[in-house]
Amino acid sequence: MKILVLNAGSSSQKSAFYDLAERQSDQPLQPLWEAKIDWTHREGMAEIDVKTSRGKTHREELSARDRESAIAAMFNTLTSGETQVLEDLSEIEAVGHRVVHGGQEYRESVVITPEVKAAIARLSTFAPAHNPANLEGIAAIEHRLGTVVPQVAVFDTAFHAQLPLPSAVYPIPYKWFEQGIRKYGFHGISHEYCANRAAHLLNRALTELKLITCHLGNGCSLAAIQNGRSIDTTMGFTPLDGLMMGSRSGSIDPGILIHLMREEQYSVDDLDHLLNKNSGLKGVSGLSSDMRQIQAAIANENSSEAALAFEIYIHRLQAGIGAMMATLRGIDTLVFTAGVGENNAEVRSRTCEAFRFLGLKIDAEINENHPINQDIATPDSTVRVLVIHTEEDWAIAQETQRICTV
Ligand SMILES: Nc1ncnc2c1ncn2[C@@H]1O[C@H](COP(=O)(O)OP(=O)(O)O)[C@@H](O)[C@H]1O
Ligand SMILES: CC(=O)OP(=O)(O)O
Ligand SMILES: [Mg+2]
Repeated sequence: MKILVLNAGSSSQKSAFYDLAERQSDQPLQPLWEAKIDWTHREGMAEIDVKTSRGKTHREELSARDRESAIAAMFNTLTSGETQVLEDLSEIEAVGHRVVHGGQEYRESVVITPEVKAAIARLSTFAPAHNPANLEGIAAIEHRLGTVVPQVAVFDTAFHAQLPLPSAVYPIPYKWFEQGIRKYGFHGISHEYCANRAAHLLNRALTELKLITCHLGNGCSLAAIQNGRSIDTTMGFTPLDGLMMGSRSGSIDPGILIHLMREEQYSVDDLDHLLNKNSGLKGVSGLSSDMRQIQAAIANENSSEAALAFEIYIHRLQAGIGAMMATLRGIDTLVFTAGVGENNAEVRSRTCEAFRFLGLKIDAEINENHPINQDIATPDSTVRVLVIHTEEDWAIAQETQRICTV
């Protein structure tokens, strides 16, 4: 089955094209074509980066702020130029979308219908940086391929749908929970993929592992996984809760919001913007939401603001992992994944330092040099520590095929 995957983020649009008929082993299939549109690169511009499994690449910059025209340009690279892998877009048999918020209604992947689109739109208020982008991606496909090609929504909330009540219910009036104000959790596609991959790499049954997965990208979250299920996670009602992130605050005392609204006349939109876009690494450092830039500012400019931002990030990550260990009553395996988790040896080693007292030890050389899809713990470590390349797109492609063939 030929499947296109769209993974829309707040500031980027990743896409991948797979021919699932080509799969020959139990390893994740590599996409024949993959593309990323990045809007953060230069003000008012979209940068499109394309690569194929045959080593062809293409880069172009467009003065396109809107997703629709950038997606159109990206699609052109599927059917023309050096990166062409299809004669015509009509060869695509199904499209899978990562949809960030599925709310209470959607606990499993579904074929997208007008009703599903209406629900994604309704839930946009809970994930304003993500759900509208998903809808634009769905519309762009309909525009080109019509409604004959099935589109499937794979929800980032689904993996956490069975959180035990003490984790899912906030200590606020209970009727709010009945109105849907509860912990949903996000990055579920990645947490679930990494849990399965960890079991595979360790040659253990997933059901016998107590896992903590650390998804550290622009958005960051932890999941505590037992019996293959998420039993706790750090993101909540929205993707703003929990760990410190690139530009999101993570958990802060809600009293701060009350104070700012009452004493400083902050509006709802001011707070939304400040907490989602201007907090986290960016807010503390005053420099950037990108961990590479934070570390460059520490190394090259001796920036004390960047150094503090880094220390808060580590402190909160260590504390979050400690909390997940308590929920799990232990830990067998710690997993690092996503942009920072996969690429940043210092974040991994600093995080692990806190758990030396448990006998968790990592091998400095493997951590620095060969971490991807490896166990970076020393042989005598009491906890396995894996770095896993998350393959959200591959997971979405498999799920899309499953839904389209049932
Ligand atoms: N090759 C790399 N080396 C170091 N850090 C990286 C690398 N690639 C990405 N990152 C870091 O990962 C973060 C972005 O993660 P990513 O998973 O790509 O985010 P998202 O999918 O949420 O957009 C940034 O802070 C960036 O600094
Ligand atoms: C849910 C979420 O935070 O996603 P991302 O990390 O892609 O922004
Ligand atoms: Mg991501």
